[in-house]
Amino acid sequence: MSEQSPEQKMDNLNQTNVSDHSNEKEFLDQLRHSIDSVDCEIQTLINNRAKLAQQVATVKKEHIAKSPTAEKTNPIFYRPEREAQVLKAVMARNTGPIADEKMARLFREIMSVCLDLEAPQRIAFLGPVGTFTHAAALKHFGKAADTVPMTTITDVFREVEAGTAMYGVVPVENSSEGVVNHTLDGFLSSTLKIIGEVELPIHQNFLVAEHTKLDGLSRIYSHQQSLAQCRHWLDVNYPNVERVAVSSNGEAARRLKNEWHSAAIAGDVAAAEYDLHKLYSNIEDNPSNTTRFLIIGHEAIAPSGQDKTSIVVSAHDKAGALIEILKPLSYHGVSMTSIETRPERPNKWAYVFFIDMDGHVNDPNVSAAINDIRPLVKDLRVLGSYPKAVL
Ligand SMILES: C=C(O[C@@H]1C=C(C(=O)O)C=C[C@H]1O)C(=O)O
Repeated sequence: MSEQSPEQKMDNLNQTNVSDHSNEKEFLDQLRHSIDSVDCEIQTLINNRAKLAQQVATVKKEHIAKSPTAEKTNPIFYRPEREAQVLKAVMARNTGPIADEKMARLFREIMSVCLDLEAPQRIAFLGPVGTFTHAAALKHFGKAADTVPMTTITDVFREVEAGTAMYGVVPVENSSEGVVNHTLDGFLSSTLKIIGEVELPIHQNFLVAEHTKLDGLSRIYSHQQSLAQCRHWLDVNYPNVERVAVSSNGEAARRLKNEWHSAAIAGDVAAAEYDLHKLYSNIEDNPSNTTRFLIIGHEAIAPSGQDKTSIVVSAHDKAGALIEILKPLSYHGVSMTSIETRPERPNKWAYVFFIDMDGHVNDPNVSAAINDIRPLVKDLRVLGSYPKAVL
């Protein structure tokens, strides 16, 4: 008899009904045997994929070696536009029963280990460990990346500028709290580019440690913003327990180690990092609360097919300046997705605008709009074109 294909084997099993088997254990054994053989195939295929990624790495290294000496730099292994395309293709061809996004997350991790084989990636993020920025870094780069906590947003910029970290992850806006000024200001004193974005739904957990005495709770730690996001839930469930604001959710989780009478509010990464128990999940008052993070780096990113471009412009101090800046976008049919204003320091009463638009700077309409804005402003810098968040 000829060897059956994996699809035929699956069909046979799916057609078998539990009730056909007088012996349930026998059927379970058979299913587990089939799972084992599928696992073998998956493992071989993942290793085949990893070998291909290693070959890609060799080509990248050879390309640099062949280029004229003046252009010799370290090869760039991480390709965000390609990763975005891979993840979108996974979701587009997915037929289930695994949900599109869950399948893409599995591939996210496979790509993360493939990239790590090509070259380990050191990623600086606004720490400490267990914060939502840490979760964003892992969501974007996968768990094989070497994520390194930094104390401030400025430190993340510095670490990437110095080349100690290849990329950085910083929060830029929260759907209920607004923009993170430190991050926008970071771009005014840095030449780093935006090379990607991550969106993270903010889900808060009520965390306790194994040694916590639940009937003796006297303190709930969290970052001030997280306490605010769970205010209603806390008023209903723990109206008489003191709420203590600390520097981050990660720090809140860390404190439970030595205290039996305290609980913390933090996300999943903090729970896992400090081995805490989620007594209640999703306790945030607004379940659609989302934070957006930016990935910063040195390189310009090629188009992925679904991109965003961010620019910063320094406007002339005159009436109607902003209207003039926005006209070329509408003229060239470029859709603006956000605009933020920041003071242009050290000049008093002068402002810069951070503008995000749909499209890549290589798209003719985007580049035409930017070229038309240039003569209207004191200064214009393209912060980067990068793939829109996929997951
Ligand atoms: C394999 C490559 O290198 C990296 C790994 C990728 C992958 O595992 O699919 C994709 C893009 C790069 O971040 C590549 O450039 O294609």
